[in-house]
Amino acid sequence: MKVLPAAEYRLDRDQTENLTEQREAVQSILSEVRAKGDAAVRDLTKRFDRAELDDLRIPDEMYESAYAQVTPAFVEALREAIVNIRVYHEAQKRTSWMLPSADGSLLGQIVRPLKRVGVYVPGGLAPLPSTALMNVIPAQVAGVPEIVVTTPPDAEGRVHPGILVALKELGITEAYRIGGAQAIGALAYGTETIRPVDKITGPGNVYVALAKQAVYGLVAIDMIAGPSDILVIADETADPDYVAADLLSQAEHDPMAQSICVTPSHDLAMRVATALVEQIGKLPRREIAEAAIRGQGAILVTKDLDEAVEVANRIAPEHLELMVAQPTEWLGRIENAGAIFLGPYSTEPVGDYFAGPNHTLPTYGTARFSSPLSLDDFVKKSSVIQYGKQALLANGEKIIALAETEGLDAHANAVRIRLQKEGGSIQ
Ligand SMILES: NC(=O)c1ccc[n+]([C@@H]2O[C@H](COP(=O)([O-])OP(=O)(O)OC[C@H]3O[C@@H](n4cnc5c(N)ncnc54)[C@H](O)[C@@H]3O)[C@@H](O)[C@H]2O)c1
Ligand SMILES: N[C@H](CO)Cc1c[nH]c[nH+]1
Ligand SMILES: [Zn+2]
Repeated sequence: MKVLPAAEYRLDRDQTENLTEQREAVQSILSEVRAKGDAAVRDLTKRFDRAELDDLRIPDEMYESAYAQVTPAFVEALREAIVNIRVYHEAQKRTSWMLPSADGSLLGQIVRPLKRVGVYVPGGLAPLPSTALMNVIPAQVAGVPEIVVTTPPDAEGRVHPGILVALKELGITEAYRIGGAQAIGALAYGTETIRPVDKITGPGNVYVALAKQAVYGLVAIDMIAGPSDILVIADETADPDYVAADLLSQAEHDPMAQSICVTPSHDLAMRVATALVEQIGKLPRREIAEAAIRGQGAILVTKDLDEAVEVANRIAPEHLELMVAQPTEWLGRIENAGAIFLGPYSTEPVGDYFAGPNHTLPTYGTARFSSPLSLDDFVKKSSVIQYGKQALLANGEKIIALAETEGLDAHANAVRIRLQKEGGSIQ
């Protein structure tokens, strides 16, 4: 892993990545799904997942056999994680509100759940039951009445048992074994089997991401979550084995994942580099992690912790770990990060799986302006305005002045006609 002074580091993630080929492939997949519905989804699933499906819906017997294929420890941990994630998201609940005024007007906001949401659970590089939890639970807490899940099948049409158990534990009753851009098309346009949704959430590979981007407008989407990334700020008190392990936890996700350590201690930098070499060799997903570390990994040496924080804010990581002597003292200085992990025991996977906060986070530096997936993604708001006669008579002329300046006479007239009819008769 390269060790270099922070001043020499250039953020070299290609923001203008040329995806013309994939974009064209996605457009053609979406057009097929739109035109031919289920038949197209079946053909595309055969082409990309090598699965021949009669029924797009996950058959009931598949759930029944799934429990026998996972460990009791998995089921127990999953149930506890579900509780933790639910409790955390309950705290994000918003309520409708009304603001009465002395002049009798009433202003407010009504918060309502979305009606039908589609959740994409990735299944290509790694099946991710935890991602099902992180998307379904906030939708449930928000009160979304219809939650439909899609996830890709293997060549035999099977879905990973961990995902099936997660769906069963979450009480999901509508789930389809389809993935990629064809799943996004089916959710957005609808097919004979799948009714269209209002919003699609969940991460996925480049085909999924581009398809979500393409259908945005017809339906809402959560975000375009790219490959995972992590940045660890460490001082001389940090354990290099812990830092290396945490950098690798995200590197194993994707060859395009980004793992960066920033430290004012040159000695720690060298020890992290050594620990990383030791640990990476033992990983089953070594090839993916090595590609990520070679491509995007770096250990940056700064003059002090202040500069380390500056670098972190510039990179705006998805996950930021503060492995320093006094992590809470630095917390207020972190401006851009999807999730912040404090101290040596808050290792990133605590957040990925169990603690409660959502693991669907802004990647690729978008933490500068985006937030983690939350209850807000599953509700919509309507403003409420009730003006009585008194309020309109008191403010009508001001509204007319504003409308006339915009040259919108019909707007002005809608107010004026009431002032003329009602003027002087305030009760
Ligand atoms: N940021 C986050 O919160 C977060 C969380 C979990 C996962 N992720 C990311 O999600 C991604 C998951 O990707 P994945 O590939 O493992 O699973 P995936 O389910 O997104 O993609 C698999 C599907 O892609 C389609 N596909 C594959 N090759 C294709 C081709 N050549 N043309 C058209 N379609 C094709 C297939 O239909 C297949 O079903 C990873 O990059 C991972 O890092 C991000
Ligand atoms: N770290 C990923 C989000 O960037 C989420 C995840 C799922 N499973 C393990 N990790
Ligand atoms: Zn992860």
